[in-house]
Amino acid sequence: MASSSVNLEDVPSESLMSELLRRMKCASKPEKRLILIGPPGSGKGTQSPMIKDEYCLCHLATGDMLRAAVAAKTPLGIKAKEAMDKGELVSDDLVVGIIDEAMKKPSCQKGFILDGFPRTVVQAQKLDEMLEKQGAKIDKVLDFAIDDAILEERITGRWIHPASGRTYHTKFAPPKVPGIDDVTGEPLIQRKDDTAAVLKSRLEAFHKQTEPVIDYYSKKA
Ligand SMILES: Nc1ncnc2c1ncn2[C@@H]1O[C@H](COP(=O)(O)OP(=O)(O)O)[C@@H](O)[C@H]1O
Repeated sequence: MASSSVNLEDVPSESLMSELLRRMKCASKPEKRLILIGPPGSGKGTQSPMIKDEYCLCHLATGDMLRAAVAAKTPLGIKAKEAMDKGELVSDDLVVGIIDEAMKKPSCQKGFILDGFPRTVVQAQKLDEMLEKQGAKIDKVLDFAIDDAILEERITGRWIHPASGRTYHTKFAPPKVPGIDDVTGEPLIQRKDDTAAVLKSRLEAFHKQTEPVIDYYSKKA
């Protein structure tokens, strides 16, 4: 296996040191399980990396996982692609399966940030069942409330560096060189569903299917 054959002498001292410092910082952090809910373009993906680093959590974004599956043409990706292209939700069973699997990763030991999940009340109920089995519970649900009118400009100007998840915007946060990631120099992409037309369906799905999830958690609190 690749991971067991790594020779520590080949790892630069700076990387070793920063990993050690991270582990020491993280050892004293309490467990935390967070859910971010908000429409497309509300800032969930921008805030997640900062919260993740501060609290030593893993960032589980179902949209990112599904896009990776579509790109790799896995059976899951093939099933999910049509709904995603139309801005509709993928079936509950598919996404519950990927979250169940992802939560077992060692990087989720201190807890997780769920970004884009649960997106239906059924998904929220299934999540509760999964957590109950582990004797765990959700600590906080953050509601990224924002007016629909602001979102179109944010979404249609968005550019993404797929490997890191870094996002840019042609007007609000342009990269140093258009179409190029500031850090790696790699090309940026635009998401296929980041068009005004598909955004309309995504917002419709949000209001109809995801807003009830906010009520679900308000009633539980
Ligand atoms: N929890 C989920 N349930 C169903 N479909 C999902 C879920 N998460 C992501 N998807 C699918 O992936 C697409 C992109 O999701 P995401 O990257 O979270 O987008 P957004 O920017 O709209 O919040 C959605 O439009 C939907 O088709």
